[in-house]
Amino acid sequence: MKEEGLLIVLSGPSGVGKGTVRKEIFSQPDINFEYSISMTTRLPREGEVDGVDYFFKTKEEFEQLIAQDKLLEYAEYVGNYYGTPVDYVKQTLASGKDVFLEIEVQGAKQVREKFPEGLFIFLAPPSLSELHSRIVNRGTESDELIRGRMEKARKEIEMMNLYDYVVENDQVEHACERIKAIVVAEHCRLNRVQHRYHKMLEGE
Ligand SMILES: Nc1ncnc2c1ncn2[C@@H]1O[C@H](COP(=O)(O)OP(=O)(O)OP(=O)(O)O)[C@@H](O)[C@H]1O
Ligand SMILES: Nc1nc2c(ncn2[C@@H]2O[C@H](COP(=O)(O)O)[C@@H](O)[C@H]2O)c(=O)[nH]1
Repeated sequence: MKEEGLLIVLSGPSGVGKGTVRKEIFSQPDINFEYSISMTTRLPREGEVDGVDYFFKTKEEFEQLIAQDKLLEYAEYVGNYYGTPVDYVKQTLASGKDVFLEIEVQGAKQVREKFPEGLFIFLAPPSLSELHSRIVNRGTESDELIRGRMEKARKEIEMMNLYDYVVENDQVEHACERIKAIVVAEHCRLNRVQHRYHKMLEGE
């Protein structure tokens, strides 16, 4: 029997460094999980490429995807829709590969309901003032959007206890190493459980 891949969900407030940490993880040669590219109605930022950073959609296209049940989860986040393509995730997991989602907190909550066996990691900032500096210094949002994202961040941080692990993003390299170690440990745990069940079934 082919084992399903592991669904890894990295979430946390805007500006904490999810994208930076994810890109660093995927730039490493020993990584063998697949990144699920999200759909969004947000306009591309400078340098962002359709089909690489996101699949950029109109509001009408996105609402059609919702109506057709094509999204594993979706959320309206500070004025735009974001969502995860369900077929890609299910097919990739079924092929035995791990899938990595980098999504905001409402979406992670929906995934938890559908995939309780997934691995949920909350990326936390060293402090709220550091989080604010990171969003401001990124220079991609207006003052109004930054205020909206910071307000959301306070509520999102309160939800960190719903996750399996909290990883502080003090330094990108340290956060990446911690996340990789958590994934390895989770695989070891799953292998032990699966091994026990296989033995049990063989004995039947
Ligand atoms: N450990 C870190 N130390 C200092 N700066 C960091 C760190 N991690 C990320 N940053 C910087 O913080 C800013 C926000 O990072 P990033 O865009 O990756 O956050 P994000 O959580 O993906 O945000 P969003 O949810 O809005 O997409 C970037 O300018 C990035 O370079
Ligand atoms: N619920 C989902 N959230 C997602 C998805 N893809 C990205 N995101 C999160 O949205 C915010 C804003 O992203 P930005 O690119 O505009 O800065 C951020 O927290 C992303 O992690 C998704 O498919 N579903």
